[in-house]
Amino acid sequence: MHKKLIAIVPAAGVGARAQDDPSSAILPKQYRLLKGQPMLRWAVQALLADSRIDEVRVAVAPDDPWAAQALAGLPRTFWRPCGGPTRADTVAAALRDAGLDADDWVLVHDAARPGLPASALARLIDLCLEKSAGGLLAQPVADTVKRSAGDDTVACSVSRSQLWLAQTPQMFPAGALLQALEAAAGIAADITDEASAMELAGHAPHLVAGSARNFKVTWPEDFDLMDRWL
Ligand SMILES: Nc1ccn([C@@H]2O[C@H](COP(=O)(O)OP(=O)(O)OP(=O)(O)O)[C@@H](O)[C@H]2O)c(=O)n1
Ligand SMILES: C[C@](O)(CO)[C@H](O)COP(=O)(O)O
Repeated sequence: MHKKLIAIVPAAGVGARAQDDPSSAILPKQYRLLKGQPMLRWAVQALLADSRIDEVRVAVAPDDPWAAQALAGLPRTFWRPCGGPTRADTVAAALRDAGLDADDWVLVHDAARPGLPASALARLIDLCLEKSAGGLLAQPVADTVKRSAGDDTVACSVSRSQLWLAQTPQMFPAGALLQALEAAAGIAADITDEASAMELAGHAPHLVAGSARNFKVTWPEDFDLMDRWL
């Protein structure tokens, strides 16, 4: 039987770190324009480039007035006002809303990563389908890593030999992912990506080579850099 492959794009954040002036109310970062179109639209288009993805479900804040226009005309794309207080809450709500079978595949991708190359996306899907196991895009740490003493001094250096920086998409079976997110919420674990929830549930997600272009637009200066990449 055909297992569906659904993409979920959590897009209910406010982008506080991306604001030049955090005290002023401005457009959430996923709706700011890059090369003339909203960042969210770029992120969804990057996913639509792979025809194996059956549909893209975008989870926005309950009172979001921007999604309809930002996503207008995109094929296989739906948006739902099911965003929650944290990214993990948003993803869990979108999963429940999607009504998937437990062994359908779900691929979660940040709205804040509009530079996802088609080749990296294909690598992740290929690996997960081939191994029938979950995984995520990630990059090996390239710099020397320091742990601070809690102030502006170094406590120690940390070996980077097995350290990776997690990106998205992250791809898992829908049932196992929802179970893992709900279990993590039950113990108030600090879950910043899907893989963290799966790890907590005892799984070992596969690391798949990501891309520098797939960086997360987080700080004010990131917009200019992403604009150049796109
Ligand atoms: N309650 C939340 C918080 C975040 N996100 C989404 O999760 C992705 C990655 O989060 P991040 O880059 O941290 O975005 P923000 O939370 O918006 O940024 P900040 O932490 O600077 O406010 C983004 O697509 C963001 O919209 C979400 O759907 N629901
Ligand atoms: C999911 C993620 O993009 C992987 O690097 C990241 O954890 C999101 O974290 P944030 O704290 O919401 O920026």
